[in-house]
Amino acid sequence: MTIELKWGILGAGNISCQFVHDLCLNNERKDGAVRHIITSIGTSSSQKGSEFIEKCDINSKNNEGVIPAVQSYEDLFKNNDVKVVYIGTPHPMHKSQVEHALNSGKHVLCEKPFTVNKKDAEYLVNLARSKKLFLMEAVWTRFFPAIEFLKKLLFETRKLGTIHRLFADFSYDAELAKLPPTSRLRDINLAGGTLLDIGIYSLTYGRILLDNKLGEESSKFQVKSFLTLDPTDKVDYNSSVIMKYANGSQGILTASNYTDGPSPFARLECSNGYAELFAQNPACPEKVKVVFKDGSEPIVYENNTGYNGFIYEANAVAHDISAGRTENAIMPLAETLLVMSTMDGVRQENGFVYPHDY
Ligand SMILES: NC(=O)C1=CN([C@@H]2O[C@H](COP(=O)(O)OP(=O)(O)OC[C@H]3O[C@@H](n4cnc5c(N)ncnc54)[C@H](OP(=O)(O)O)[C@@H]3O)[C@@H](O)[C@H]2O)C=CC1
Ligand SMILES: O=C1OC[C@@H](O)[C@H](O)[C@H]1O
Repeated sequence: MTIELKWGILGAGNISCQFVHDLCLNNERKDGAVRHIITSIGTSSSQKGSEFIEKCDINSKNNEGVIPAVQSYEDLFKNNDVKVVYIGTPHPMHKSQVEHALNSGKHVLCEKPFTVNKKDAEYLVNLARSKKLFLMEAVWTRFFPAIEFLKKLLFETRKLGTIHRLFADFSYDAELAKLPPTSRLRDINLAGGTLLDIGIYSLTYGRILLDNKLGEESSKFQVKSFLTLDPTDKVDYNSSVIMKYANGSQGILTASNYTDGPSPFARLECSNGYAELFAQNPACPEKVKVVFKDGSEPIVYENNTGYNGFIYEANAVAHDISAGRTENAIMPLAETLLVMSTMDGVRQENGFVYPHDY
């Protein structure tokens, strides 16, 4: 049976374009059981919306015969042809936009970080639950086939034995001096800095590779951390977090916008060997290499599909909504709250407050 899902895309920017690429490619290839139809682009400027449709190559052939409407945010929320809203705007906008979407009766997939702090995340989780609408933070990394492969090896076949330690780094030289102070990476009013933007992925690896449980069920862990706050921008451009689980395993989870990161970007050390993760962008794990201490043949898992990688979470959302589920089992809301509260804790440990926290 084919599942059809009608999307409204909020914010005609960078990540929205990468997201819609995968929806359109999926339709063009007639891959799998889901057809994603983009019915509306919500944007601050109709010119931007039209340029978005052209630049991101949304056309009637790859969008099930539909050319999306270009609308104001307000009109997108009122549009009966929108069933789920994808929110691809800077972090501090997420709270009011998710709220507005839910109050308009829409399901929501919201980009990471879900909100700036746990307090705001809790508010939205309670709202979605009270309205019985689907809500998920778009932590696409968790849905990649490479992660499914690795988790099976770690937690089902247990071929790597006991997990001892994880190094995971998401760093890239953002050439900050060349960016305007109003850039979302730099501006404290746009919740700039590394922890919320890319450190969240390093923390995500600490959550998915060191623990097989989620949210309220998760294994207990403690955190110690350092953030380096930039003297001019007053946001964090180096973030180092150590996560120690009750069983003794540790995650050394780092992020930086001052410098490029290593390859492999992650190394997981276990009693029977180790796994290394490779990617251009550590948010989308493309390749995993598993090496065993006993000399048996290493396993290399690679998945080159032509998708950016957003299709995995988008399909998961479509299956959930069509089945009437209001949360996703891989990225449930309790896990979002756990990660948000971990990031709150790191910021508190380092005296780093955003204006949105008050
Ligand atoms: N999953 C992933 O790999 C990635 C996720 N992200 C997340 O997506 C979100 C958006 O990032 P990105 O696409 O890079 O951002 P952009 O800077 O490209 O902005 C996206 C859109 O948000 C709106 N917007 C931008 N700046 C402002 C502002 N100052 N005030 C109000 N609205 C604004 C604009 O929408 P309009 O069209 O209405 O003008 C813009 O097109 C972030 O939360 C980020 O964390 C980002 C990159 C990768
Ligand atoms: O989510 C992200 O992943 C890729 C980064 O370049 C970007 O800044 C961030 O938002």
